[in-house]
Amino acid sequence: MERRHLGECGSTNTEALAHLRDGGGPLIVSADRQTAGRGRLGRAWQSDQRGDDASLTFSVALPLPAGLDLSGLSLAVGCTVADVLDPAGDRIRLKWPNDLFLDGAKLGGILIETVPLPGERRGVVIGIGLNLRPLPADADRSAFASGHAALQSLDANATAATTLDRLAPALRALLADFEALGFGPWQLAFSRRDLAAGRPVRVGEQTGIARGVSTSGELLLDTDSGMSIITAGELSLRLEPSP
Ligand SMILES: O=C(O)CCCC[C@@H]1SC[C@@H]2NC(=O)N[C@@H]21
Repeated sequence: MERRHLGECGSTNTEALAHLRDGGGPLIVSADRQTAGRGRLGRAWQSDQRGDDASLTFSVALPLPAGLDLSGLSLAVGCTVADVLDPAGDRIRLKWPNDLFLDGAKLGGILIETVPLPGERRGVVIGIGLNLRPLPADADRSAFASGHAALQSLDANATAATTLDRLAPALRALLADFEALGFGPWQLAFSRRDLAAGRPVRVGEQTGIARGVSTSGELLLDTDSGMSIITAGELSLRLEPSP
């Protein structure tokens, strides 16, 4: 897959979407710095600006068949990233639908965006942001609502380049498998790293016990009024009323 590295850009997802709109093929675009990185639900993605190797930000761009069901793709991507970075499987957990946690704090996130393409194709962009370097002890952590974990706590030698080199082939293989098989084969893998499983959680107005995900990657929430199947939303592991 073609790779492009930028010193600075607004968002690697924006670059990848523009590439697909312009008729481009599969591409991985990474950047040292993003000036307008974005996360899910319209939030900004704050990556560490202390220079190279403080964080890794990149996007995978791929034209796919328009009819392909993308349900569960962010979970399958999370499983793949976690398996590459933590093959022993005991440190990185996944919080439905798109967060990576290391030792209980947020290590990174995944943002999937799509763009209609001519013919029977749809452009799919998978954006991934990972913290590499731990924050200094006196850093202001208020911007990190889910805490801040860094990959170098797991692998002291992790750099942006080496981490991307490890992830790129695994993500390429995942996308080929996902195109052929959908999310089903990752349901078990997700359950092994599911941060919320068996815990009381809130999603929007609903509270209950998280019971894993369906074969399409929907969250199964055991509520007082029965099992609720949730396709999208923000999962909170705390039960205080939402702000
Ligand atoms: O946690 C989230 O809400 C998802 C964060 C995704 C951040 C990555 S960084 C690379 C790519 N470019 C962006 O603007 N966002 C994604």
